[in-house]
Order: sequence, then structure tokens, then C-alpha cells
Amino acid sequence: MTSPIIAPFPASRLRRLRRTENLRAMVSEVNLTPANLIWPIFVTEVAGAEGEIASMPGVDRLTLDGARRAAERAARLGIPAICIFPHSDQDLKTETCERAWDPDNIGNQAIRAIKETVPELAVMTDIALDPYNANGHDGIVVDGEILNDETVEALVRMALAQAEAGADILGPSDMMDGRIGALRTALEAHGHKHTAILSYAAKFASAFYGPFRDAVGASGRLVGDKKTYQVNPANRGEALRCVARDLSEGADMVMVKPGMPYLDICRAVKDEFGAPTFAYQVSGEYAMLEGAIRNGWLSRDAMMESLLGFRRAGCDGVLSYFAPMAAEMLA
Ligand SMILES: NCc1[nH]cc(CCC(=O)O)c1CC(=O)O
Repeated sequence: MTSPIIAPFPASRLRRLRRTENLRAMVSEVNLTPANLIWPIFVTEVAGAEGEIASMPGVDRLTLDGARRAAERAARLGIPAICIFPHSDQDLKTETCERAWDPDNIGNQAIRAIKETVPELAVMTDIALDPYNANGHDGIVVDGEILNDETVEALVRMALAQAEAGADILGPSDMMDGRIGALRTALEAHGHKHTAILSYAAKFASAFYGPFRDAVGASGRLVGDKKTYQVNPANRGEALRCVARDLSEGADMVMVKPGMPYLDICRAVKDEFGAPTFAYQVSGEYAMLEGAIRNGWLSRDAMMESLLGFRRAGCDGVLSYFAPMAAEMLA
């Protein structure tokens, strides 16, 4: 890029274009609209588990009816997509995770409920075994090892059940090797050629997922950590190789996760590959901002600024628990 010529002061006064709201709007380099937001929601099948998540004040676990209402709210606000995370019955979690591909699991029920209520809203899912795994891991665990290839087979079954239930976008968040290619091949073979994949491609082994694991009821279950499959937070090059690999296997869109501590990765992914690029402003980022806002230490504008930052870093959109609130503020 050629640098714009800057005349010496006082011929150049950069403050001239910052003087009024309209002048600032004219030269704004990026913008944030509700179309840039994906709203992640938690849906529970457990009676009595609905309501506020302690570590995510302002975010509720929803019933199926609540999910329907959320879908209507998203549509009203111009949010194009909702992403479903299931909170499933602890007693039905197994080591083999077969509920993950049960057509009637709570995640698949929620897909159908939302598609019935607001057919045009894009429904995104999460593909990983953790909501149904007695071990709380994203993959099948045998003797302490998270098995890659056996997990990929299970993920394929899970993905087909979600596509069958009507999901528009599948979100593999498991970080097993080879899953995108396996999912794409299976989707094509089973008549789901229009089902999109938004790969959690650059997903880091982060401490910012803590509140999410409370929300889906995986925290008490998880033994150890996810460092043998999620990317080391130190590794930019490896994250870019993950993105290259997932795109070459048939991902339609890619994601960087978490968001705010990884904006350098967002920028690199967009510049390097030019594919539709999303960031996930994860549960810990939500808790951090919302906690400070509720304490009066930050204003709501800080939240809006965090979302605009993703756009400046090259993201086409952001998954954020703030999505409905941000869309309301933009209206
Ligand atoms: N498959 C798991 C999954 N999918 C989305 C999140 C985290 C989202 C968030 O923290 O908001 C996680 C947690 C994890 O990897 O442990």
C-alpha cells in the first residue's frame, strides 16, 4: 500500500477530520453492523437448569421455548445467525458419547425448533463431543489419551445428525486432525452439499473458556486440560497452518478463538487467506467486560469498542454473547 502523503504541519492537521460526528463518520475505515454478529446461546434439557449462568451475568441457559424467543429477537435485530450450545443431562453423558449423534438430543431439538420458528435465520452448531462426554473432553478418551481418528468418526455422525436437523452452518470446535475433510466428504455423500462449515481453525488452548464450561456443565467433568489438541497460545505459525489445512480440506469459513488476545492472528488470517474470517469473543472475555461494566468500572462503550476492534483486525464477523445487546445499541 502506498502511504498517503502527509504535508508538514500546519498544512496537515489530522484533527480537521475529527472535528464533528459527520466528518468522523465520513472517514471511518470500518464499521460494525448487526450483520457482523453471530449470537451464541445455551439451550438446556434439564428442568430447573434454565436461568442465569453465575460466571456469565446477563447470559441465561434457555429452554427450547427460550431458544425460539431468542431466534425471534435475533431476526428482529438483524442478527443473521445464532449458534447453539447444548446443556445436556449429566446422567446421560457416557464415555462413548453416543448422544452426540442422537437426532433427538437437545442440540438437534433446538435446531429444529429455531428453523420452525424463524426459517430464514442461519443456525450454526458446535461439533465436539464435550456436551455429551462423561470425560468433559472434545474427543473420545481411552486410558487418558484423546483418540483422534475414532473421534473424527463420531464427529462425522454428529455432523450428519445436525445437518439432517436443518443446521445451515456446522462449527467443528474439536481440533482433531482430519475432521474437516472427513465432514465435507460425508456431507457431500449424504446429500448435504449446501451445508456450510465454519471451522474453529485457529482454536487456542485458552484459560478464557472457563465460564463456558460452567454454562454447558463440563467443568466438573473435565480431567486435565485440552493442550494435546488445542493450539499453544504462543504459536502464530501453527495457527496459520491450521487455517491453511482446514481451508484446503473444504472449510467455507474460518474462525480464530479466543478473540481479543488473538487479534494479531485475525489480521494474519485475513491477509494471508482472504477467506471469510470470524473471531469468537469467548465466555471469559464476556465475563471480564461484563463484570467490569456491572461494577461501574467500564462503560458499555468499551464493549462496542471491543467488537469494532475485530472488524479493524480484518474479521467479517464476531461470535459474541453481547450480540443482542450490541445490535440493540446499533439500532
Ligand atoms: N467444544 C468446546 C467449545 N466450543 C466453544 C467453546 C468455548 C466458548 C466460550 O468460552 O465462550 C468450547 C470450550 C472448550 O474448548 O473447552
